[in-house]
Amino acid sequence: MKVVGESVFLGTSVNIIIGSHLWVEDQSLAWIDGQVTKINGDEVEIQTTHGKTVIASFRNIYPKDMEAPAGGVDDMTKLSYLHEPGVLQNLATRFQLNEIYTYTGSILIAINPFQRLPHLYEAHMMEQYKGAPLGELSPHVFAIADVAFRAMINDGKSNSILVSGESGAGKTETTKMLMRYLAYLGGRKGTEGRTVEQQVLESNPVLEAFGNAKTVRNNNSSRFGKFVELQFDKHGRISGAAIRTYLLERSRVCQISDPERNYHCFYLLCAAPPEEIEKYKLGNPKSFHYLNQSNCYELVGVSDAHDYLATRRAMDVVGISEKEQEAIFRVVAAILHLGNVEFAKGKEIDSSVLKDDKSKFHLQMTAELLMCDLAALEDALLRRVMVTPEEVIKRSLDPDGATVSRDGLAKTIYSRLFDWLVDKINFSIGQDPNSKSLIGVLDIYGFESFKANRLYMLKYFRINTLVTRFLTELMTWGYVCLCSFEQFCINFTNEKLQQHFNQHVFKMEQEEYTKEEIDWSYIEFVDNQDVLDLIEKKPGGIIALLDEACMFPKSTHETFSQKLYQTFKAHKRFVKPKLSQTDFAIAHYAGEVQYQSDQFLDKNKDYGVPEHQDLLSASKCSFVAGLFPALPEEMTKSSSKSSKFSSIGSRFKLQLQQLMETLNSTEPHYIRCVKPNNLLRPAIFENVNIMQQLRCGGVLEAIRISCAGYPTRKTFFEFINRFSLLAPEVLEGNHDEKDACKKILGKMGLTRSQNTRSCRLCNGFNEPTVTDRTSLSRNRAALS
Ligand SMILES: Nc1ncnc2c1ncn2[C@@H]1O[C@H](COP(=O)(O)OP(=O)(O)OP(=O)(O)O)[C@@H](O)[C@H]1O
Repeated sequence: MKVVGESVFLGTSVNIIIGSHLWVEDQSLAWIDGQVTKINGDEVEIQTTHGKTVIASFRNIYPKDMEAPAGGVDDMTKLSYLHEPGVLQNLATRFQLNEIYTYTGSILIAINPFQRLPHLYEAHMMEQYKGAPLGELSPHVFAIADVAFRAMINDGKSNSILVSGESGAGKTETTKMLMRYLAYLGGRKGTEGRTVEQQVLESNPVLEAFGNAKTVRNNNSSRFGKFVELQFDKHGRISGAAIRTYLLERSRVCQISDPERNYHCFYLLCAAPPEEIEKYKLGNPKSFHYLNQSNCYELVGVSDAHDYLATRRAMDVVGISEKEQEAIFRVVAAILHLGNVEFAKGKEIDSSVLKDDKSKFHLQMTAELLMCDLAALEDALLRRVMVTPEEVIKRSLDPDGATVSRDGLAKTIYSRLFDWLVDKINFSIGQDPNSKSLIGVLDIYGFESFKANRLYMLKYFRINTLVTRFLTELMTWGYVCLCSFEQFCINFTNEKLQQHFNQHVFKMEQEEYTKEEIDWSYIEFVDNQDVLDLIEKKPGGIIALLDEACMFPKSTHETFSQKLYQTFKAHKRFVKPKLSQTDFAIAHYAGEVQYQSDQFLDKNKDYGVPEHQDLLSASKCSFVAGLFPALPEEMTKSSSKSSKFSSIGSRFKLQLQQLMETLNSTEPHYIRCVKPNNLLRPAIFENVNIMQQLRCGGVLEAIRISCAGYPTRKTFFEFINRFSLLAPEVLEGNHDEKDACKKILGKMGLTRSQNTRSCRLCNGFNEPTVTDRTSLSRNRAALS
């Protein structure tokens, strides 16, 4: 056959002839395969298997491996061609066979099946994976947990498992499986009473009731990040545990949009037994403002009444007393009543009063349930204390101001309640001060680029509900992007984790090369330190500038944005969008994200309103008063009676820093969860969507790093099997596989110094050219 063109792939020239099977980029399917029908200069004509004729340049095509196993390969590094279409095709093939787990080296990719696959998680599966070396059995979450556990036992070093992915990708479910397996390995059989592992597992339903909600992307979405630390004693038994949570979405308490729900606990309580409903004067969720902003009240296949009782039982297990449980749900009821308090204009300018008798009733219920003084509660909502250098004055709030005050109080009470639950669970489970090693499991929100909220659009664009519904739909599908402060923090987290991931993957590659005595000095990797500096550098990063803006009373989001534009005009990761005077964009590792700055200042301020603090710390209910402990003396003195500013951004940055320190002291393992479709249904594999997630989850980046070295890994035996036909004579009388491989390469004139090229995934990288190489893993020697 005559060679008429060549495609550069992974630094290797791949000969293209009429009839070659290739992958070519496609807008709707990401990649489609086809056969070359014509070659014209730099371009090829391809007849795709979907019946289309496509013209593509040599640079945009990839060879298709026609000898790939029909069922795919369980580790991407076993692919003959490690490239985007190959990766996608392999995942799709396996997904069709319900093989939802696949390795990329030691990283586990988990595709959400959106259907129960009980056979994967039964007890006998746990038994099988116990002690089995990674790669011996099919890829599985149990295998990753087992590796972490063995590494901890054998090396005495702490390990961590980082589970990431977008909302609905299956992080929480994966985390639960990991915990179950670790509890199986490190649990104590036949112990009386509540064991640590039982308490850790039962903390899930409690945290889910208060920290999870139905969103457009997931019916049971965790609205906080979580790091669970399992401590082990010297016998490898779980001896303590700690749960750390990150950035609960506070705004959801007061603001929800159709078809989402507020936190589950509100609906659970509305479905409680009648005597409790009567006690708290509750009723249909439709009668509460904090719930009726959306038309969604029930979840298909979920009974709130059943879950209420299950949550109470789980609370028993984690050590929350009956009395505490009563107080917790009383506070939840109080928040619902508080949300129904409405305000009307008062007689004086810019003042307000309770709107009607209904509002008076709900205010009274709130005061009763929180066991605080009714008049003081009303005062705290309608007036604000102002401190000037000369005097302390009480200023009335207009109805809008009073509503903001009401919502602020509701959010503060709820987030304090959530923190209390986490602390209580930690206290009940107990820490083991003598533990030398731990396994941490991180379940944290993935990179976000297209989340927004309908109310926001209604408020700012004053558009009708139908248009809003349409825009929401577009956002759900990722076509419209309106990101705010929360997404900024989430993406900052992901940048941090991405850096950790890159460094780890790179380090592992280097270690393997060193072990196999391969020169790796030519491999570099792109670091995202510049984005991190842009966000967190002190002074001068975005968070620092935001804090600065928050502390100047005259700052607005416009002045903040102008400051950003000036400071970062030459920064290559910062973009000023053409069509906006206040938005800004950041070129994240996973793509560019545009942020709307208008709520940044407000959301960054963590107002501790002294009136609210005073009111609730004086509550006759010790539980409520305990949620609002008196501030240290010097804080009250220094701020007198003014609102104390503290920055959410800076606090979050500190929390992240601590998390990274913990992670850096452990041996990490990675699980990347992937959501196969936005319909949340089984058996649908959306190529473009999945490609985007692989990019955001750093899977392509890991492959890129791997491509910078030796991406394709074959044993000597496999290599000989595949290529000995090029030089069959080298096998005659030669029983040394390694030597035979060298000779085959020698005969073909392939040495590593020749032919350095760059590949598409590894833009800008110089590639060593060795088409195939021996497996670096599982102690097989390399062809070097
Ligand atoms: N391994 C699995 N087997 C069966 N169903 C699964 C599996 N993983 C996830 N699911 C389904 O997908 C849903 C969403 O998963 P999960 O809540 O774990 O997502 P998540 O990534 O934690 O999302 P969020 O970030 O919104 O909390 C689950 O409620 C469950 O129905």
